[in-house]
Amino acid sequence: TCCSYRLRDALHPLWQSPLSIPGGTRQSPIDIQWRDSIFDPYLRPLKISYDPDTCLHIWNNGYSFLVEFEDSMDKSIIMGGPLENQYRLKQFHFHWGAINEWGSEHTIDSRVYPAELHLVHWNAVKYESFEEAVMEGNGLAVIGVFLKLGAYHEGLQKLVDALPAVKHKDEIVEFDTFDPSCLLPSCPDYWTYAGSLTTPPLTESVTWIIKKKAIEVDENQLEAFRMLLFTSPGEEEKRMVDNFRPLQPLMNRTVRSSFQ
Ligand SMILES: NS(=O)(=O)c1ccc(C(=O)NCc2c(F)c(F)c(F)c(F)c2F)cc1
Ligand SMILES: [Zn+2]
Repeated sequence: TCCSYRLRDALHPLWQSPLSIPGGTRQSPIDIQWRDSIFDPYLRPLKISYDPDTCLHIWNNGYSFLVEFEDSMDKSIIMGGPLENQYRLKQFHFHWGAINEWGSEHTIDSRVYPAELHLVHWNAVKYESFEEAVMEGNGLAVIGVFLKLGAYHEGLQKLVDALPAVKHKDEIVEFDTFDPSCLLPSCPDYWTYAGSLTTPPLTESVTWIIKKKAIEVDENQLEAFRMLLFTSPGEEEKRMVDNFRPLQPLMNRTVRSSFQ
């Protein structure tokens, strides 16, 4: 029931979120029940074109580590799929667990993955800035990609090698060219639903696009995420792990699939 989720949400150690979330009818993450998702033949293929030269820096913001992109022009964009407009890439980041048994935010038929990548885009056709778009129902589009334990991931390694430089909260390091499309699975299949940011302010502004296929990364690469810290230099060290929000109720929402 709604009060239990609010209580569960408010009690979760990581998110000092307010007891009641404004609106609270389209919160994320959710468990995606494959059999309840509806194939929508009108969903178009997702068109993704990222310019590696728009990559700016990688930084530890005390919740996750994020790679930020130059978003003053339409250089790294996505369109199509469930989207009415073109959205600009702002940043990508990850959520992961202390061990491989958990870590993702979304789940598929209750299956949890060790980590989840979020590529965050904003509707630059309708809004002037990311800050403005964050407050609007159609303001953001986030692509979610599950990470599973398996083969070494060549493309991810460049990120992993930069992590020691951003071990502590607020550390930042310049990151030259990086093309995040190397982190996407080749399979075009996805689910999509209307949701929210999974960290405060939890605004209900996200069109979620969750890729059906996971990418494989190896144990050493996952362990590299876990050596990051939530804490600033000089503070008592707290390992950056379990930075995922608990599952939220589906309420009156349908999850659509781009595949049969
Ligand atoms: N896990 S996720 O759902 O993909 C997610 C994506 C982006 C953000 C974010 O940008 N937060 C900082 C942030 C805000 F939360 C704002 F409300 C705002 F206006 C910002 F400019 C801003 F950077 C938080 C969660
Ligand atoms: Zn996220």
